This record gives sequence, C-alpha cells and structure tokens, in this order.
Amino acid sequence: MSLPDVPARAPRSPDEELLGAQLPTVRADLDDGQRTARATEELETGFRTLADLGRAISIFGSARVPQDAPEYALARETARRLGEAGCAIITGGGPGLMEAANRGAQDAGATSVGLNIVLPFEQAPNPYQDIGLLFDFFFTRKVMFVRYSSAFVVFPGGYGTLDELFEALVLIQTEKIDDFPVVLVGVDFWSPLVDWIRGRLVDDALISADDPALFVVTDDVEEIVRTVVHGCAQQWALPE
Ligand SMILES: C/C(=C\CNc1ncnc2c1ncn2[C@@H]1O[C@H](COP(=O)(O)O)[C@@H](O)[C@H]1O)CO
Repeated sequence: MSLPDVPARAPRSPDEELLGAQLPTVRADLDDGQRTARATEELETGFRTLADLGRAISIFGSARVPQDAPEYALARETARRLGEAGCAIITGGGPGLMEAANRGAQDAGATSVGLNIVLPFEQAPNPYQDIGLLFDFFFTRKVMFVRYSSAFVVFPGGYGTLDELFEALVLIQTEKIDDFPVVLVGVDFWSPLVDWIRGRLVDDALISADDPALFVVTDDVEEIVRTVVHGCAQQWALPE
C-alpha cells in the first residue's frame, strides 16, 4: 500500500517529534540516534543535578486548583510539615497544587524542586523553586520523581496526577520498588476511585485482594507525615 502524499507539519513538541516519527503527517526532524541522545541528556542532567538531594518526597496534584482553594492550603501545609521533618519536596513545577507544595517547602526552608515540563502551550514555572529542571519528555521526568523521592503524596488532580499515581502503584505492585508509601490526600475526592478499585478491580480478580493496601487515603496531615516519614526511614535505614 502506498503512503498518502500529504505535507508533513512541524512537530509541536519533542514528544511529538519522537512519538509521531513513523507518521507521514509529522515531520521527522531527528534520527533515532539524535532522539536517544536527547533523552539521555535529560536523564544525565537530572541525575547530576539531584544526586545530593537527600531525602525527598514527591507531591502531585492538579495544575488547575486556584490559590484560594482549601486543597491549595492543605498542599502547602503538607509540604511545609514534610520540609520541617527534613525532606526536600519535589513537584512538577507548574501552577496549582504543584505551586502550593513548592511554596510550602520554602516556608519550611526545605529544598524545593520543580521538575518542569515543556508543553506546547505557554506555561511559566511557579516561582517557589530552589532547583528547577526543565524536561522535554514526560518519561525521563518520571524517572526523577521515583528515583529521588521516598514517597508520593497525591492530591486531587486530573489525568497528569492519575498518571503519576498509577505509575507508582504499578512499580510497587510489580516489586520494582518497595517500602514506598503512596498517600492519597482527600477522602471525599478519592473514595469513588477506591470503591471502583475494590469493587471492580479486586472483585473481577484484575488485581490482588491486598493491592488496595498499596496506598493510604487520608485528610489528616499528621497521618500523611507519619506514613511518609516511616517510609523514608525504611528506605534510608534510619532509626524512627
Ligand atoms: C494543563 C495546565 C497546565 C499544565 N502544566 C503543568 N506543568 C507541570 N506539570 C504538569 C502540568 N500539567 C500536568 N502536569 C503533571 O501532571 C500533574 C498535574 O496534572 P493534572 O492533569 O492537572 O492533574 C502534575 O503533578 C504534574 O507533574 C493548565 O491548566
């Protein structure tokens, strides 16, 4: 079958240049060696920059929550408390709950890290970052969240937040990582998903009966800090 003769448009992002490289409709600007080099460079820069970060927690949540929302205040307070407990805070560096968490880290004088992502639309990094890295690729950035943190604290969010949550759960379930707390903050927000996980995924035998125990759901900052600090101590072989 011959390919249609259509004009190839410029890729809108490095992701599209990579992921659309087989398509006649997206112009291929690089060869595979150059694409590999681009991803490798992101990994190397991340590894070099974060090598001495020490204990850190990743906090995730919606890019769209405004500053006056209760979730913003809770994310800020959670990050502050985790910062006071001696942890650096890592976020996606964007607006909304990412900004709240970076801000809370700085409130505590803890190191505040933003793993910013280049997006096809205009987007400024939030101004509360001590270390800001800029990634073209989501997949290289995701390596940093897991490698450099000892737990994920996940606030309400959309596709991006769910992607980050489920990545961690798959890594734990498949024993790629262990002693890695995942805390879902917001009982009201997360309960329908948790009910579906139990009532559908467990009942249909798509996950094991004990897989829902891979995460904790709470609204309580004390419980978040306790759960996360315990996981950190296990990973870093620290006394509690
Ligand atoms: C969509 C909008 C802004 C997007 N800006 C982002 N900047 C940095 N990181 C982002 C952004 N969007 C998603 N992420 C990652 O996913 C999580 C939030 O996604 P959600 O879909 O909003 O839940 C977050 O933790 C980031 O790592 C303007 O509205």
